Amino acid sequence: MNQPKRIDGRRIADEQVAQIAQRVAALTEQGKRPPGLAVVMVGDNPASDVYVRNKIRRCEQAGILSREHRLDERTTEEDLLGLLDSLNQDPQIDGILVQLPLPAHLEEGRILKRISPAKDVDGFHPVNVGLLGIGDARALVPCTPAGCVILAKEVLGDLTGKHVVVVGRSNIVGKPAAQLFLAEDCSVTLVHSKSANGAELARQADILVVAVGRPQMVDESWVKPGAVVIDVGINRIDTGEGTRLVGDVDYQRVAPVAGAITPVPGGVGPMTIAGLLNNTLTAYEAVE
Ligand SMILES: NC(=O)C1=CN([C@@H]2O[C@H](COP(=O)(O)OP(=O)(O)OC[C@H]3O[C@@H](n4cnc5c(N)ncnc54)[C@H](OP(=O)(O)O)[C@@H]3O)[C@@H](O)[C@H]2O)C=CC1
Ligand SMILES: Nc1nc(=O)c2c([nH]1)NC[C@@H]1CN(c3ccc(C(=O)N[C@@H](CCC(=O)O)C(=O)O)cc3)C=[N+]21
Repeated sequence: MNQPKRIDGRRIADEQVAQIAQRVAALTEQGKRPPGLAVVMVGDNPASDVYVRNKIRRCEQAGILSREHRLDERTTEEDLLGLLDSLNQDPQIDGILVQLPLPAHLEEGRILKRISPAKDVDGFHPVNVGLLGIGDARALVPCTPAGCVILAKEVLGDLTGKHVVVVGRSNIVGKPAAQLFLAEDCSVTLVHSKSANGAELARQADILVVAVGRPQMVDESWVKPGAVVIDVGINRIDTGEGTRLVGDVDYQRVAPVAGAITPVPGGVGPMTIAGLLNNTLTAYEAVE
């Protein structure tokens, strides 16, 4: 196989956004309204700022209307739920995303449930989680795990029979990643903080997906030679002279062993945003 080691998520995301832009242009040329995405942020979160900035830029590139709702840190649950009700009713808005994590006084479960499943472009509503679990094609699928599958396919093509080890079992990355790889006919192992032998399990992976939120935790002792390594982590670390983004994988140590590996930045992150635009267009197409 003559594949470059570094999987270029930014290039693949660029291609996807260009395709979405063409589809949106075809709609607006027919005089139809553009798809619309609303992002709701409560309080200031520097880590989320980058994401929201990139999302707005990408929406512009794709011709998708984007609206930002920045609410005060002390916003009440009642006010936030009221905003979601009005966005659920808004005919210009096809996708709603509530930026996580939320301040502690807001109950995440109650808030995510209030988003209409048809506009839930994160795929976090229990209805979409359930549809994904039973393999129903109508599910809006979480963007980051969907990006992981696309990147793995970019390297390996068909994934049938591959052993995937997912490190991390969060509702937003690990668990839906496991479901999506299962739907690709992979065998899936989940590793988490209570696993007795995480590195040993990980070394059995053909595809290793890492989403733990611990900077550079995974080193070469977790990786079978030739494995495809997908690093979901986005961690800002202090280098002494400023800060820098690193993944949950130690790229320098793992790259020589891996068959292919995603960088941070420029790997999974851009794919998440492309997935979000894709879900917004899918939600639009279901109503228009
Ligand atoms: N690229 C992108 O677009 C996105 C990136 N991210 C990034 O991905 C990372 C993970 O995010 P998220 O899933 O939300 O994180 P969470 O904190 O919600 O979950 C972390 C998971 O890692 C597990 N874990 C923690 N320590 C270990 C360990 N030593 N060994 C094995 N498993 C461990 C936890 O296990 P347990 O359940 O037992 O506690 C938990 O399941 C973060 O860096 C985040 O910034 C997140 C979303 C999108
Ligand atoms: N409801 C909700 N849905 C999310 O999907 C969600 C969320 N909340 N909260 C925060 C996390 C994190 N996340 C990122 C997405 C893209 C980049 C991204 O674009 N990264 C680029 C640029 C990074 C940079 O330059 O700083 C890259 O990795 O190359 C980063 C992080 C989505 N999340």
